[in-house]
Amino acid sequence: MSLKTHNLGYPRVGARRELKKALESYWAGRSTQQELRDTAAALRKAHWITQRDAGIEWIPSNDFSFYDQTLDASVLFGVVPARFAHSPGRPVDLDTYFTMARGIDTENHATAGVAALEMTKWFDTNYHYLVPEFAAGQTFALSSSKPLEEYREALALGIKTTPVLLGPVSFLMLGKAYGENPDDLKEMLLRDLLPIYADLLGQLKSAGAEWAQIDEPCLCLDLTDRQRRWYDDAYRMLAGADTPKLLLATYFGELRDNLPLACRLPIDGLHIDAVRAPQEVERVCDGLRDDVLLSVGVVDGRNIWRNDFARSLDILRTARESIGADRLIVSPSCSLLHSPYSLKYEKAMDAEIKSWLAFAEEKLGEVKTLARLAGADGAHSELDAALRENRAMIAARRTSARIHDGAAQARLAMVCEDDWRRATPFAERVKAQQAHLNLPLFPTTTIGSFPQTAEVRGARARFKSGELSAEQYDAFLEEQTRDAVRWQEELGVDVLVHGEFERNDMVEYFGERLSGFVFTQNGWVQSYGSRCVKPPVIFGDVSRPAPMTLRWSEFAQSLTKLPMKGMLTGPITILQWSFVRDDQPRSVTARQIALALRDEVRDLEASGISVIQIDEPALREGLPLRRADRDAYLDWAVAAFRLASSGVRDQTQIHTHMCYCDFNDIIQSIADLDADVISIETARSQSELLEAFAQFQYPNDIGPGVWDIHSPRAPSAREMLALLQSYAEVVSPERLWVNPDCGLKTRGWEEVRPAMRHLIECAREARRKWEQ
Ligand SMILES: CN1c2c(nc(N)[nH]c2=O)NC[C@@H]1CNc1ccc(C(=O)N[C@@H](CCC(=O)N[C@@H](CCC(=O)N[C@@H](CCC(=O)O)C(=O)O)C(=O)O)C(=O)O)cc1
Ligand SMILES: N[C@@H](CCS)C(=O)O
Ligand SMILES: [Zn+2]
Repeated sequence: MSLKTHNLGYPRVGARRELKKALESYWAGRSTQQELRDTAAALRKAHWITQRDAGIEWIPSNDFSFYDQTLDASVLFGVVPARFAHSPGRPVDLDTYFTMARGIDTENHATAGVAALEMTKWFDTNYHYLVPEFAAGQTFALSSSKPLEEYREALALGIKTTPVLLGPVSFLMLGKAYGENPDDLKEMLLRDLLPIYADLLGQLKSAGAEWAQIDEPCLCLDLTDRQRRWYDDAYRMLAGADTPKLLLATYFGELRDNLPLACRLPIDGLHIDAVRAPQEVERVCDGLRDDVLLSVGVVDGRNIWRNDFARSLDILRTARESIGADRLIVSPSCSLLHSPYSLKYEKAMDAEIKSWLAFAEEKLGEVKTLARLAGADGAHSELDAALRENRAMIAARRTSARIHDGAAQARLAMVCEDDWRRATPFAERVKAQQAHLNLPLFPTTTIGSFPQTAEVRGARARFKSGELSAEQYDAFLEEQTRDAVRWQEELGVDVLVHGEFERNDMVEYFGERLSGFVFTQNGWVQSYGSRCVKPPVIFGDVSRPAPMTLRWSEFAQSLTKLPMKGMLTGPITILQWSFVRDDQPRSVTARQIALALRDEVRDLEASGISVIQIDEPALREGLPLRRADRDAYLDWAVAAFRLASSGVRDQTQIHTHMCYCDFNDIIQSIADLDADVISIETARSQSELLEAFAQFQYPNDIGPGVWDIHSPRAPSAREMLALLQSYAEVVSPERLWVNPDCGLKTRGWEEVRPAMRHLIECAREARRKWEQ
């Protein structure tokens, strides 16, 4: 007998990124909405069939999204801010949906620009969601029939799915409510929202849905007593309504003090993340009512290593003994959205390493095999063989010579006290840097990348396919870099960048050049909207066989007398945006990466680069979800950055850059990095960051972005100046830099050129004002 099987969500961008291409083509006006919808339907069909053929019983629907599942929830319940000019109660059309996601550019439209919803990190992943905005007089109304349509679409294919909805409490908690006490408003809103959920669930039941999966990942966060009461109230109310059976899904962490709450909710099934919280399975089994099913997520949805069957079977057998096979379901730990599609597309990967990996499709197979293994009552030759093969693979990986690098380990053991800090404090270093760099007040710079145009990506694709020789590709990159340097000089930028034209991605590029990493050909994972990343895989000890960035920084510096910034990705960001090894603490891997970067920093310095930026946009994202775990993480994360950055002379100026997050709660750790300059995203959540600065006097130089590059709307010089002035009220003008809030790779030159002109104008105007 096999245990039951469940999947929480499947990647949706397409194994060949079909959705990305269809979206971008539709946005560019090159294809019709019907063509986009057809692509989406074909993907959903393929995904449902893959899951059915893998033997999954609880197959999700409504896990597809044209952009983001949280935006889908906002649209579903009619949470459309007034600026999108939508009539409440009417269905939200696809173009309004995309405007909420992307905003409207003033310059290209007769109408005024419209700011997109704020985008932020989805828990501790590299996926970004669009933040629901709840207004004071917020009303709710079902404004989309997507969950019903997708349920029926699958049914027409003969597949009975489990519709997935973001749960009401997590939906409210992940959103922004304005006012003195946002939780007061949220509490009121919950009461109004629940009948709409009940209505929708009733419609799904009428359409034939037996189960609905309700995602409540916020159950893995620190909750106040009041928020816990919201859970009790919400699920008591839904239990009284005519709904399908509810399978409540928690993931991304331990339940800890929310465990009794999760167990007492009046639901029909509970999913828990048994990868992040294996030790809680027994307690959950003990705490659940006798009629509640338990979906145990033993297959890691956040990493790519093949499952250790022996370990998972221990967990599943314990659960089986406790609650019985009838109530037990096997599943991945969370949605497979965060996994690449399939290993079958990896034609070039080292065979030994490939044999250690499982992507989404292979993970479905693991779920099924584990369900059969844990459900079996006696010997079964096919299952025994699967178990033996798995045991052999785990042992081979553990002992493989590929993983261990004695030199990298020895180097780490030799790190001494002085390696963790700069030789002199900032107040002294800054004088040496100013004497060397001679920068004006409000120095201008950019964050590193310039537009990765179709031409740039196309040239790289042709180089990879052999159509362009190494010499031709190199000459192409030189030309791009030369043009970018000349343009910055003409514009009047103070600290230049080379443009990062040679990089496919800020993490993958480094992964390709470090030992201990392997990269994929097609391991795409959605990051936001149509944008994807191919996270490298860290399988072993890390070291740097040769300089990684020197060639392009040296070349760019040779073209100008102005300072050229060396551009590196920091150890925590490389760690966080890669699939990491699970056989040693993340802190050790971070230190190994830091040492490789330290060598790169020193090489850059030795070759005459006197400003070096080490990007750490993922520092905040790596923060554990629970407050109790945060200090330990911040200690080793800050130490890794310092190890990478501190081996330089006083006059060498270290920059760092952060984006995509609220930084207020880690501002002390940001200061502890002791970077001479930080450029930071502020444009979308400006007032909160300013508040944090008002409370915490950030000691070193800071470049709070004056241009939100994620919005296609480029601000005028006057708007930028207004922002800069508001920063100057809380940060000393001598400490302020003027820059965009992130790299410009996702923008086009037609946007970058005018916006950068405005930015330079803004800095000049500010200098005139302050120097008077
Ligand atoms: C800054 N951010 C990053 C995050 N994570 C990263 N790993 N990297 C980041 O930069 N997280 C937070 C933020 C926001 N996230 C992103 C994520 C992704 C992008 C982005 O622009 N992605 C590109 C893909 C980038 C890439 O790897 N490009 C490759 C392959 C290009 C390609 O598609 N080639 C085509 C052929 C092209 C042609 O012929 O014209 C193909 O293979 O089919 C490369 O450049 O070589 C994306 O498009 O999704 C931005 C922010
Ligand atoms: N240097 C990178 C940072 C992005 S977070 C860039 O400019 O794209
Ligand atoms: Zn950035």
